[in-house]
Amino acid sequence: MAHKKNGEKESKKWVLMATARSPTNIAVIKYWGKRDETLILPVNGSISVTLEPSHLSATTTVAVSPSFDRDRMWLNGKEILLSGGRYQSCLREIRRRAEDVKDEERGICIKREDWEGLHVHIASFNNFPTAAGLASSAAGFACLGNVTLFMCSFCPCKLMNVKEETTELSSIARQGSGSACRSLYGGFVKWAMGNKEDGSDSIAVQLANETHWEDLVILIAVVCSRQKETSSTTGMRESVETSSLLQYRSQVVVPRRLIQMEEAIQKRDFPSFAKLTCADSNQFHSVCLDTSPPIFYMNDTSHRHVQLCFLIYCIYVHGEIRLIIGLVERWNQFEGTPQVAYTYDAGPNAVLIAPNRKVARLLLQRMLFYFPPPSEKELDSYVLGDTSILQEAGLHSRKDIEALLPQQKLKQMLHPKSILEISTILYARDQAVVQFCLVVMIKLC
Ligand SMILES: Nc1ncnc2c1ncn2[C@@H]1O[C@H](COP(=O)(O)OP(=O)(O)OP(=O)(O)O)[C@@H](O)[C@H]1O
Ligand SMILES: C[C@@](O)(CCOP(=O)(O)OP(=O)(O)O)CC(=O)O
Repeated sequence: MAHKKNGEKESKKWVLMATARSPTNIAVIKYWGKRDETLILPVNGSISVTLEPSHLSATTTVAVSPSFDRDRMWLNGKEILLSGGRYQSCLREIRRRAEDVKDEERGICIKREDWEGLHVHIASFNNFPTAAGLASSAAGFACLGNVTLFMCSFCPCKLMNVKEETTELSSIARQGSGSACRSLYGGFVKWAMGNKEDGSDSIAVQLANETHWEDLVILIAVVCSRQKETSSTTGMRESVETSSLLQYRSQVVVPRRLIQMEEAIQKRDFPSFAKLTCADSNQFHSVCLDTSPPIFYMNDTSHRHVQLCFLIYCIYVHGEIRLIIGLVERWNQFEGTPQVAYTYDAGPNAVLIAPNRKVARLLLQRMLFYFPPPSEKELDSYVLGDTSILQEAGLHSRKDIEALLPQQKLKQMLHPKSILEISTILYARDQAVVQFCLVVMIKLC
């Protein structure tokens, strides 16, 4: 055990702590389905973009002390059970790799073999909605999704002085939550599905670092921050069991898309990147619909709000999801080449990617025109994150938004087929019932 100069009683008093912050990531080629539930091995590879941690990240502190009698964890201030297999796998893997730790100043010396008998207390906070389909569990189980269990493994690693390469760490994180393994790197990351039964080749690798495609701007429309009804883990299990589309997707479609996406990223080819991103998000949600019973992640919000009796709100939220996709699709179609990409994880929140600040300004103007802040909300609590684009777009107050006119080009896009949809949006705008926040992030982590 740890040895302190003042004897056994004193030695019970020490506490060692370490804190780490981890970003979330958003998949542009989605991971959906496991071939091994325990080791968390996917049925296909995936590619993601790691987000700037100041806006979407999990911060985890781990403490270890001989006075702790069991492992405990608090998530966003609330104690949660650590008995789940994933948390246990992570802690076991980390303890297995732990090494001697010496803190001479405080007289602490922990031998390798001592770690088995020591307990940890873990406290983690997400600076964004938990389990709402935003983090790919990556930042929190990622963080979002879970991406978050990765935190549990990362922190203790630091604390236990684990001398592992990042690839090893990514394998530990993966066993917490699949998407979490991609959050160990910035920039663009690929999680290779691997073929080995023990999962040793199912690891994340960085495709391009955070400076490779700096012009990209990511804007997240938070339609709903409530916890979704079907977790990603349950949802993908049901898809594997029942969806034949998933089999086709994982065996035929994704392998091809991974190659095309890697190429698009290397060449900074935004049109190809956008086409692949939108198509893959749409196919992922089609797989969810092809699951029995079907999973409606994009509609989840409406079900919850009906239960909570926010009926009007839910109707418009329900509408928005399709409207955001419609808005982007029409814009892209009108320009003849993709201007903006959209992607949705297992939830209704839209992740929109613009190729540069100029397009991002236009996108923000359009979004705010169609979905202005509700009357009781000020602009600075409606648009969060790096708001410099807001300033560049000349949007300083509610008045500036009210003065926005639909851009000329958008007017021209109003051919008869889309009139109905646009007038629904305008109706929503007039009613001011649409409430959601925009998070603008301009730098990839
Ligand atoms: N900071 C965190 N530390 C540890 N575990 C976390 C953390 N944040 C979230 N989790 C775990 O992840 C679960 C949420 O995962 P889930 O996959 O359902 O949602 P998500 O990650 O927000 O969405 P998605 O994976 O679709 O992006 C939580 O219930 C919790 O168990
Ligand atoms: C839709 C997704 O966000 C699914 C993420 O799933 P999780 O990583 O949360 O699942 P588990 O491995 O069961 O924890 C797509 C993605 O991030 O690739």
